[in-house]
Amino acid sequence: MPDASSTQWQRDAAQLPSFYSPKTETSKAQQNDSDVETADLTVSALPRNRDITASPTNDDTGATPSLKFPTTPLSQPPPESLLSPAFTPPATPGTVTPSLVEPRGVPVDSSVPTGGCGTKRPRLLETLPEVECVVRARIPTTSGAEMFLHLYTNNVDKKEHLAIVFGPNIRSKSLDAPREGETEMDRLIRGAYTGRLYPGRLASRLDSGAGQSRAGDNLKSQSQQEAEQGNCSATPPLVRIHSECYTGETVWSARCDCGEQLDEAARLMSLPTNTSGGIIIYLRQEGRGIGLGEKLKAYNLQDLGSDTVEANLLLRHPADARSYGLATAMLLDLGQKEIRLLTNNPDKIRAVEGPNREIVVTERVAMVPLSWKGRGGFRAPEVEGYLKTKIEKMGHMLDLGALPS
Ligand SMILES: Nc1nc2c(ncn2[C@@H]2O[C@H](COP(=O)(O)OP(=O)(O)OP(=O)(O)O)[C@@H](O)[C@H]2O)c(=O)[nH]1
Repeated sequence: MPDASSTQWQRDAAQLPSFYSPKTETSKAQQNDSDVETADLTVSALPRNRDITASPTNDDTGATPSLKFPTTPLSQPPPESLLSPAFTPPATPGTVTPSLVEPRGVPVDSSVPTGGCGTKRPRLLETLPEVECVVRARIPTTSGAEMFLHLYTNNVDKKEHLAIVFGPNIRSKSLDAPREGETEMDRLIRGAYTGRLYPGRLASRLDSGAGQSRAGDNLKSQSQQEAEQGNCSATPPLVRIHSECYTGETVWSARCDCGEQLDEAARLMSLPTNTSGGIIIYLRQEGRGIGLGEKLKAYNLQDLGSDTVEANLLLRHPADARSYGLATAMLLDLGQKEIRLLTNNPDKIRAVEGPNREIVVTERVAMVPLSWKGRGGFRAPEVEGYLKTKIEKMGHMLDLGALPS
């Protein structure tokens, strides 16, 4: 018999979509019926001691590897049993893991069923959350690339969601908007300046006072002024919507490829050939929205034999409790209407586009594990089980055939 609060939660939850809910009461969350029906709760042992036999490519560019099927002659397509459920013939745009060497995406169009965005239609709330970029700062990185970290607040949760911005032409409208009573120093300190900071700088805009700029800044001033009028590149920026993963990003976990994906997204966005800039929206929805504590319990269940979906369901959480409305709102604040999205997850494409397609994903760029491409990365039975479950149960658009057997 449910208690009063869970009944209230269920009533609230009925109003909320599986993607794009503004608040996630994950500890009380219950899986929806479809999750239960599709879950196989039998114990499944992870394969051990796998040997990768896929031929490596020498692709240095990252996004679009040539995957080889070790047990299948190259002249023949891989057997159907090796294909992910979302793999369809190449005539359908966006549904194939690209096999070209250059880093490029495949066109997608969520407005048509064959547009490469899967078949699910996430229910989205009618209005987007409100977001405000309260501060940004330049971060020189250990790779030599530079990015601007934007910290956002919002009207639906108390978390500090982030946008990691690569390239000089992407600016936050809410950050640049003047605040009542603020001084130029206030603007400099919260990062609402153009060009670069340097000791002694007093004005937030480069053109706002003679003698304020230094040699070199005037050159930047031109591009910054263009940037203020919008992204001047014709190609949409590369975007990654990344959900927080303490284990994969901070404590070197080999249970998932989250850390590698974050690094690879940053690398692709920093490439000199990427002139359209890049944005990593870093959402604080740890453990696909269930939080770190619950994810650690899920890991123990995984060690007891469940896969990642089963473990969530056994803990009475949805298989995926995330939402993407904040990402949509942050991208709009950053002036984006069209993006190229780095993902294998078709649900993310529709969800980030927003309830009225406020944003359009024009291309999907696959995130293929580096070890599958022979370009480093890491191998572990745990991450292989994690990826296999994503393909088999969550509809991720990766070729299962590339997983070593
Ligand atoms: N509940 C749960 N969450 C996990 C597990 N492993 C990783 N995660 C979380 O999954 C999220 C990462 O998913 P993403 O990298 O966004 O992947 P995705 O949306 O599934 O698909 P891509 O965009 O293709 O990478 C992070 O929040 C991780 O903490 C797990 O075993 N259980």
